[in-house]
Amino acid sequence: MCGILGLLLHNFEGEAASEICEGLSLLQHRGQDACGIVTCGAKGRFFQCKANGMVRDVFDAKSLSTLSGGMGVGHVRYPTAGSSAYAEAQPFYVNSPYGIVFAHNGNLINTRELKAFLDADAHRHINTDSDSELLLNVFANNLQKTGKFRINEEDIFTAIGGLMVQVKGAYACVAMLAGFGIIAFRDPNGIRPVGMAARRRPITGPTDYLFSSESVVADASGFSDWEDVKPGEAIIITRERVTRRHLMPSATFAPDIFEYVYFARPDSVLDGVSVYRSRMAMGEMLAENVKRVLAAENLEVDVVIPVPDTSRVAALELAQRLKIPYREGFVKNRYVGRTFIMPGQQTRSKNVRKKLNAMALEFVNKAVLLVDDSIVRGTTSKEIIQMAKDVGAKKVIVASCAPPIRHSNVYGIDMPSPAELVAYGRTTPEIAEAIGADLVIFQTLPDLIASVQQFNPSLKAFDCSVFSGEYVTGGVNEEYLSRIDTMRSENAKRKVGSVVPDRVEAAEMAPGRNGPLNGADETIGLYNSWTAMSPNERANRAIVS
Ligand SMILES: O=P(O)(O)OC[C@H]1O[C@H](OP(=O)(O)OP(=O)(O)O)[C@H](O)[C@@H]1O
Ligand SMILES: NC(=O)CC[C@H](N)C(=O)O
Ligand SMILES: [Mg+2]
Repeated sequence: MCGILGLLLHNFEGEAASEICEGLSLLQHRGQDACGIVTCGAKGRFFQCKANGMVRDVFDAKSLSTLSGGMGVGHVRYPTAGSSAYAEAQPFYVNSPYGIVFAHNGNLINTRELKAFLDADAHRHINTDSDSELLLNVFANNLQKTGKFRINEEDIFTAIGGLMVQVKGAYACVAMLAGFGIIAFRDPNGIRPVGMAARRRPITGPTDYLFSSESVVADASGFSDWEDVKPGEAIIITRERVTRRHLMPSATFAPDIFEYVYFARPDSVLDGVSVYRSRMAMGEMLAENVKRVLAAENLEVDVVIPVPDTSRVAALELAQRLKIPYREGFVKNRYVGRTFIMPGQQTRSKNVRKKLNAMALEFVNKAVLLVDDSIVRGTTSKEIIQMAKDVGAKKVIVASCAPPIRHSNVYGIDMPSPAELVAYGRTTPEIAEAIGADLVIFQTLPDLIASVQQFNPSLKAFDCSVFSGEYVTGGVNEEYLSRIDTMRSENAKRKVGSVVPDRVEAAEMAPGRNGPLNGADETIGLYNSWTAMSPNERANRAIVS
């Protein structure tokens, strides 16, 4: 999952970069590997700063001051294609036609065909393994076809409409055309989120516009009138006007339900559903299931303990429903980020221990019910169950707000290989055994869907592929799944900095590390010179201009 952001200030000479940076820090939970900002100055020049690392490590006052202009695009990255190499950090830039900057959240499934098309037909050079670079080049190629000296909104809609026919998969995108404006569009199934908001100062005065993956950015920056970009819709914002068009209105709208389970911030509202409320509902629904299973097993629990952070909202609701005390038995180190989206199994496991500490007094001689939002690889559950037992828990039962995850994700979550998933090929008792729990209780899929859908009944479908194995875009078959599985594990072997390498140690992936690792076969970003600059200088350099 990545976070995308676009900002257009009414003042051409304004400083968009610092606001984009603040916005990206609010989207940090969507991607911790790399981040970047590109702004456009008054003369139509782009200024760029991007690097591996978290927002707080990549940007400082000095680097932001080099990013001139009242319009810009930002990105936080969690890689799902290619590698976590610096060269694949976004936003991406192509100079032709018109000067385009591009940020993408999602994952494409017909990259092989797109690559062949871009090579053989469009004659466009692709420099990385990133699917987002392909997407940008399809867009650029379609714009090029207009053959115009200056383009208008109609041309852009035509280009995006063509892209929506060519490209398969999940994509929520924000783009910027030099000296023209910012653009957002969303795939026809609306799998990944993106919305828009406006800010008038004073109320009737000139307007600033924002595109963002999540509404929390709008709330925190004084924007209002949040509106989701509709599936298959494109919105173009220039200083003169806002223009929008449904380019593919007929596909099934199926936002990814995992956004509500885990990815999005609780204080965001996605497609009309408060993430917070949906998590409360997940807790309520799960409580009923827990009650049934405990009665059937003739078991009692003394205390409900959430697995911080994401499960807290649901766990509290569940505890209240069951009238069992809720206790914060695990204390979270606020300086350790999300472990699931860290690269490399070793790094993830180590960081669960660094992130969570069990307070013995809440566990000693108790039958504890640990509540988590999801069990994916089982990394977190294995570690925390052991921790609970180490500090004296008598019995450890685990309840998950999501059903067992047994299928690959191909739409922007890094779960390429079912073999990595702890529920794959296992029954519920076998999962309990694998993670060391006395019992595991899962939410059912209908209950999970109801937890979200009740707040917006117009949402008739969701992407639930990781639970059901049904892929809403079509085009995902056994051959494809085994191909991405092999490709990703080959990548892991071939490249340091790739998405799933066990050998990428925490130290190597330290925040702010933005150079290639020793001996690594890593593509170097085109617009950067590694050797002459220190990491800080690199991050501080306005690169494209
Ligand atoms: O079974 P796993 O592969 O471990 O994945 C699932 C766990 O990972 C996530 O936590 P994470 O630490 O990423 O973030 P959080 O602090 O938002 O809960 C999620 O909330 C689960 O706790
Ligand atoms: N998680 C995402 O949205 C990733 C975007 C894109 N597929 C990349 O790997 O950079
Ligand atoms: Mg968690």
